Amino acid sequence: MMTMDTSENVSVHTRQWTLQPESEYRFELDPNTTLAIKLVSGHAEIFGAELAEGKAYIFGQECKAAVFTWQGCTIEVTGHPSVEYLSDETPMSIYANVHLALEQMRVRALAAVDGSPIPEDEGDDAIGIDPPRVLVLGPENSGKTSVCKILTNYAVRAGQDWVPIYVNVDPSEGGWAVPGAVSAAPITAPIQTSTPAATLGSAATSAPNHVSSNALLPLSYWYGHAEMRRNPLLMDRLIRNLGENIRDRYENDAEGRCAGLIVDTPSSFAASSSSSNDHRLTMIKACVDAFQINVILVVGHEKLNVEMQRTYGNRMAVLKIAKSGGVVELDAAYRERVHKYQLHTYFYGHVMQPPPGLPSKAYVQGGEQTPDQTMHLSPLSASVNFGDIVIYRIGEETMAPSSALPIGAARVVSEMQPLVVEPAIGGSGLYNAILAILAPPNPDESERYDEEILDLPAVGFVAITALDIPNRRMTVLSPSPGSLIGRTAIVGSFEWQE
Ligand SMILES: Nc1ncnc2c1ncn2[C@@H]1O[C@H](COP(=O)(O)OP(=O)(O)OP(=O)(O)O)[C@@H](O)[C@H]1O
Repeated sequence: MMTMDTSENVSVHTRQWTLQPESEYRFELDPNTTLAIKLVSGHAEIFGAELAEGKAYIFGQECKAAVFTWQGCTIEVTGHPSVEYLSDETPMSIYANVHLALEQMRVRALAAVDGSPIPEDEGDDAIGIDPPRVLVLGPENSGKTSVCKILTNYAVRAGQDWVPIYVNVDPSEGGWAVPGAVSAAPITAPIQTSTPAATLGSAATSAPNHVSSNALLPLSYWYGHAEMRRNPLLMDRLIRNLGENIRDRYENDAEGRCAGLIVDTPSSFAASSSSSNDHRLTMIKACVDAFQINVILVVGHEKLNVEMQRTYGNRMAVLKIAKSGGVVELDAAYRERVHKYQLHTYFYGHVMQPPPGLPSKAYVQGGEQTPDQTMHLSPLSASVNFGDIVIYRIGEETMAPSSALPIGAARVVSEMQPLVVEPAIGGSGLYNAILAILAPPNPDESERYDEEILDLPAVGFVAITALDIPNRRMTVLSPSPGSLIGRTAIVGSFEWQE
């Protein structure tokens, strides 16, 4: 371990760690600090994505992660994490075995499509010729997202050109969009880890083209809230929409289909408080149906495992896998801050400065070589008329006072009903609101239907930063220049904070 002074008199805290085979270096960062990690020798990976030797990878925004090695390695770490330690107790060999079983399913599925001989089934169970479509369930902080990343990255690295689909139905996570969205994306390159503001890597929707060479093209629907219980019916519908889109995509791509898919879920699918019980089983069923799930992985939760065995064990593989001791308990305040980082990154991009003492060039952020300010986005603030965008809220009335109703009449709003929000009415809830801008509705009027809005994917997100009621205008912050006039938007419960 060494601490040294550079010519600029900045304290540089750099030290080397030697990792034994099958062990990992775990770290946690405080706000406003960054950490750089360089692989000096050997092989290492972060949630399944390999590190290139000699490159400094940078981490920030309270990132918590681990560098794992199968064969042993030496890494050089610069910066001051709040927590750092080595551990040789990891569930990685279990995860690798799961990967091998999934890989076998892919290979058999492809052989069946190509009409070549189907390899022998090495396991005990007859696994058929279906590609793996995996649902990952587990309680809060069990490491579901990390497991999904590891399994996806191993598939991408398998050397078979698999392009698995990663599905994120955890709206508090945000995936490649903003928190409140549920999405799916084909994964062509390993998902890098550098900040919780982009747990699943950066998306093409907000980054300019020149930095998004390996960016993903996710399909997103806007749920608009962090919590599943806010509107389970809407969630159910969006899950089914995602599933339908994926089935359409695969219709003419029998080989592509063989890579399978991995579904990351919110912890509320596993929570067993009695009030949420019905909903969560309905949500699990919605996923099983929508994504034609044939493998369920339960991360570290015996009761849920037994429940899933009972419900689905006769139709598919249900497997309990160990939780990693490295998974960090994230509290509500941390999750709140991460939502803020995610929204901010969506609009402004994010450049992480390397820790003091490292040159600001020559580091890698999120898998992209980002020498200068290329991850900085310049969002636009535009003033639009109230009438230019039609804004809906799903299944919640906020505006018209009940006194406007006939005496004795109760307002009945179905959970799924899109209601127009009138910005000119006080209490519209639009000030500082995040809106999802939807894809255009069907151009063929005869194909339209009342709830079509629920089935339109989100093409981008904007924030309303000012409302001028007397002049009927609002200021809208948007990461990309396209015109908003005539667009349809949905507002949820996420707020923009500078
Ligand atoms: N082995 C590890 N070492 C260090 N940090 C880890 C490790 N595994 C996971 N983490 C971190 O712990 C946190 C929680 O993990 P993760 O997001 O995978 O859990 P989750 O079950 O998906 O969470 P949620 O409760 O949000 O659904 C994340 O910040 C993740 O990066």
